[in-house]
Amino acid sequence: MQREQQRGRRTAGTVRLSEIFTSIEGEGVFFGTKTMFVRLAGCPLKCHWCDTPYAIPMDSGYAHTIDEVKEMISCELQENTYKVNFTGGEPLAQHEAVIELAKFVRKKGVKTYLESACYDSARFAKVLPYIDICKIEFKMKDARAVVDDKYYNNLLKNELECLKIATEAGKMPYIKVVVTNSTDVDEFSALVKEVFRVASPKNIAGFIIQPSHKTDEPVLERLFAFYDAVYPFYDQVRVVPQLHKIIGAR
Ligand SMILES: Nc1nc2[nH]cc(C(=O)O)c2c(=O)[nH]1
Ligand code: SF4
Ligand SMILES: [Mg+2]
Repeated sequence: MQREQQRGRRTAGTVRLSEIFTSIEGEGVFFGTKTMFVRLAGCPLKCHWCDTPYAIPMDSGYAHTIDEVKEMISCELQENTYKVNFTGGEPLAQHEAVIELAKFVRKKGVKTYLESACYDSARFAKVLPYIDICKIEFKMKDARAVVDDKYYNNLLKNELECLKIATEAGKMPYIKVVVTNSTDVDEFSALVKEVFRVASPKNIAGFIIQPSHKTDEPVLERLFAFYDAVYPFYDQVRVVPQLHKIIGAR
């Protein structure tokens, strides 16, 4: 099929893919591991600091059949790959495709990982049984992921529900929050209280504070303020920048 014809199509049994590549995991508690990234195209959110804006439009990337993507994964798979990271865009926007592809990856003996903004807890619950390692991301208001407070409250509700679902399933998720110099410390502290109301520290694998990169970067004093808000609840909190940006990897 011609590339131009594939653009804009999103039909059952197909997946819109932005890119597949292997790199060093640059985020979260598994940073430094050789990882294959399967970037699905399309995201319903619009974080102003998004580092993959090309994957936000729902009609970005190209449509492929699931079998084509399985073949691409097989070709891309390098030895000693620690995990396959389903990212985006937003992988839950195509959750059925992620389930099929995650099953396939597991059959190859490689771990599956979900890099989601957790905007839809019902979809998250459907995908989770096929995911070995998961991260629960919380967006602060200054990310401007959604248009107004009504949508923000709904997003937060879904994120907290995903955290509950993942911990109750014994998945030992870790938490990640991207902060900028404009992130409100009181809002962050209130979020931390909510997080530890839902999850016990013994049921999470980490709490990552990720400083924004090249956009309104937080100064050290601000990072201390975020760190200090988490530490009394969870002393395994870490401030971890994006490693791939530092080493110049994809
Ligand atoms: N190296 C590398 N690590 C990553 N971790 C999460 C990524 C993402 O775009 O979701 C990403 C990415 O794009 N590259
Ligand atoms: S949720 Fe992720 S992919 Fe979507 S806009 Fe935000 S950073 Fe970009
Ligand atoms: Mg990303």
